[in-house]
Amino acid sequence: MSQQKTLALVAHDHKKAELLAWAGAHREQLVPHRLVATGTTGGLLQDELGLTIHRYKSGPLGGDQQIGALIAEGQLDLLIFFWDPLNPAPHDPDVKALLRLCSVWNVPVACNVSTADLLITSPRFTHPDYQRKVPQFDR
Ligand SMILES: O=C(CO)COP(=O)(O)O
Repeated sequence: MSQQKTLALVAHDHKKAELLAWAGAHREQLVPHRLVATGTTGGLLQDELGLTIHRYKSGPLGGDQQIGALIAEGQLDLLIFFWDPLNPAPHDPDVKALLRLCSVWNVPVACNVSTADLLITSPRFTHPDYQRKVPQFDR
């Protein structure tokens, strides 16, 4: 029996088409999970693919930080974040902070299609015996 996880999907503007294509190709694997997204990305995934998805604020308005808060609360299992390496974002500190929290809390994160493919198709991801190691901090 597989486990339902919480997945966040986020893409910068020049990467949205790539994320939509990826999500469309992996629709079956995504649908059983609880999906969340930043505002504009989530709207596109809803409208174009009919996915049920909880939309936070748009990235530049705090959406990355809201997803970061999910990570800090131990409520996110996977982040798919196609960030744009070729164009500066006004909220670059938020982008960096979100990626940093994935490292702090050992949350799997895919920043490109190849990695996203591997993560979403990994049998470990939903295997009932597999538990991601969650770091324990003394502070
Ligand atoms: O800017 C983003 C992530 O940093 C994404 O935000 P939107 O999905 O609202 O475009």
